[in-house]
Amino acid sequence: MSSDSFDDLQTKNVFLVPHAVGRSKCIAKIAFSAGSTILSNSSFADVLLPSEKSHRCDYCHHLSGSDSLKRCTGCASFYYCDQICQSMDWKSGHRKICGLYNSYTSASSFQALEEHKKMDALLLSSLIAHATLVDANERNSDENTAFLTFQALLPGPMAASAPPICPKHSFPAEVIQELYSRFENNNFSIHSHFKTYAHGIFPIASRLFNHSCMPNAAVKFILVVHKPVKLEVVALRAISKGDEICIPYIDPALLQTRTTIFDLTYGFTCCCPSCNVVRAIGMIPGPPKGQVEFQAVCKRLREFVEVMRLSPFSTGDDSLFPRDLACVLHESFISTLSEHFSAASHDGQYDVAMESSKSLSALYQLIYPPNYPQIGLHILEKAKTCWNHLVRSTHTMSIVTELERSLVAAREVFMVIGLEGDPDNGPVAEISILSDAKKSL
Ligand SMILES: C[S@@+](CC[C@H](N)C(=O)[O-])C[C@H]1O[C@@H](n2cnc3c(N)ncnc32)[C@H](O)[C@@H]1O
Repeated sequence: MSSDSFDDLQTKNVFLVPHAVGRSKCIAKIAFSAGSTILSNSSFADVLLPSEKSHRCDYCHHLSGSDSLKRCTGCASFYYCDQICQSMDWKSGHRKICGLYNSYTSASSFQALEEHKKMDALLLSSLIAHATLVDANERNSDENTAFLTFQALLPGPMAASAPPICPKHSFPAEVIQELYSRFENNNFSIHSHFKTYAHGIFPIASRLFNHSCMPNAAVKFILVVHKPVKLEVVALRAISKGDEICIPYIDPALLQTRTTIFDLTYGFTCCCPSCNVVRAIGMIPGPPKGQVEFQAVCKRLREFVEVMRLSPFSTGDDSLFPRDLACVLHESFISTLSEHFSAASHDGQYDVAMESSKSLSALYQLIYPPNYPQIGLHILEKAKTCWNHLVRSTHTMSIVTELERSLVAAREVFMVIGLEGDPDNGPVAEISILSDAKKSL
């Protein structure tokens, strides 16, 4: 079986066809409604960020107090929910790492690496440990297909040399280098409630999905005790049979820096409608320095978005984007608006916070696809601002109405994305808590 064959990667949902420059692209075989799961793929290898170590199980990523996790008695550096997770991790690769881990991580060759390279080194170690244990005789096993698929992924544009790795193995140095050359443009940041906590390898998802800055799908992660973390690709909106399915590799709001990231990290030029508009606009001016001028631009932005039928960034028609609004695409415009909103919300300046929130929502509507998580996260922040104002100072019907509206709108976005990440404390849980609390008003 060749892992590079399109047929092997066909599922009942999708198939691959050639892409002009990116080898292949993923096409919907059936129609998907918003919120449906297109692909579900278990992690082949993953590694927790150093800040998460001892807080999460190294096998299933369950978040737990360090007191309740059990340390591996061999290396004392890996933590597990219980014996089930420990035994699963042992079989899937830890036994190749355990005895060598502490001398490996304390060696000067590892210590001298930059932080991101340390993560790469640990992930590469985990990949090799797991691959070593994949039974080569089981040619048709899912694990073997996953490993062969990873080996056959497109290499990234930079040829950085592979970092030192932990497990003893029989792979030739060229193979290790080949595997490492797939890291930058294929690996995933694993997140819970949209905050990265680990890095991982999900070969089938990597092989299938290209990037778009106006994606029709997005990636989320499912955590189940005693199971490896699962990546799911979810439709953000209705997708018709025959449509290309794309996910965002990076936050589409990086309107200025994304071209360089695609070029250096992924080795392609993005030709999505959003990038075509940004290219047509050319030089993006900085936002006005004066408060009055900044507010005037915000007002213009809100007026434009209110009457806009479809975002020019989703149609690619740059003639519909007023050039006097070009400065809203400057990355410092979003950060300034977010800071205005957070500061006003924190200081209890309700009206000011709501003004900034309206402008931020308008900007998100312009640059993000519908149901993009950042849209929901902001609406939830707005709901919290309403709630804080109601309990701390003024209680008016208009604020209660705004709170209700925001909770409904935030819930709509997160219903599409569905449950993800840690079972507790996420946006969905926060929406429920606020909805319940609202009843006591
Ligand atoms: C995760 S892989 C995606 C699968 C890839 N198309 C393949 O055939 O293996 C990432 C690589 O795909 C290519 N790619 C992804 N999105 C692209 C796009 N929008 N345009 C051109 N190439 C793209 C780039 O070479 C990138 O480094």
